[in-house]
Amino acid sequence: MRYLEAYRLVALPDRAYYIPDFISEGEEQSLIDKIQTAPSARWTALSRRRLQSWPTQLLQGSILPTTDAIPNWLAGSIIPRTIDLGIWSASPHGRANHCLINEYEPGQGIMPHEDGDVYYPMVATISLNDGIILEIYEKSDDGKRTVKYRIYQEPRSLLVVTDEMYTKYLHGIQEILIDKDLSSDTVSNWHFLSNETRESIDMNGGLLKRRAKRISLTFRDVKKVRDLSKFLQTK
Ligand SMILES: O=C(O)CCC(=O)C(=O)O
Ligand SMILES: [Fe+2]
Repeated sequence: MRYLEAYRLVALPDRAYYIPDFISEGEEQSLIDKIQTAPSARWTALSRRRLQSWPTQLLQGSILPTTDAIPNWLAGSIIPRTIDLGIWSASPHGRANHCLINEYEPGQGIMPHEDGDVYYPMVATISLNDGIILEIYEKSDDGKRTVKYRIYQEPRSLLVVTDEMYTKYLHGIQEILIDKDLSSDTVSNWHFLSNETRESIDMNGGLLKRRAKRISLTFRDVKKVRDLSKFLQTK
């Protein structure tokens, strides 16, 4: 945990961590190639993004119906490194057993939501190909959504969200092409961003254009696992 503490986002409620360059450019490219060449049946198309679920989709939205591991091409080098960070030490299976891959074209996003208690309250997100602003909202009874914090997820970074940041807040990605008003005051992980990213945002007056598709790998530990391979065709 000592290594992880150096990357804590102290401006945020407990707890979130942001590690830039968690994977190499070579790893990033090989993941992108594998994801893009997956059989089309692997993709679930939603109106504003598409996704893949590994090792398979959850049954009734809550049960992982297989004890198969996430395949090696996807998790082989990443999961051991997240275990080394200590983030799964108290989770039911001691590691992530599920990975959701989201793909967003420029201008696509995801509505404010919470990931919920199907999972141990920990999500580890790797970003590929382009960066994106993740927005954090306070839950409110009147349904009003005010952005409380913003995190810029650069390609190849790892974002870890747990505890109250996981349970008490909503997160989402706006369906816009340009993010505005980005600065050290408004971006919670500003000081971890590369010089290049910060300079280009500053030079553009706090604006950031989405240029390319952004892919996220979200690793989680699903609490309920059943081996239903005898009954279900899960592959
Ligand atoms: O793409 C992301 O970084 C967020 C995805 C997300 O919130 C989810 O899959 O639940
Ligand atoms: Fe989410």
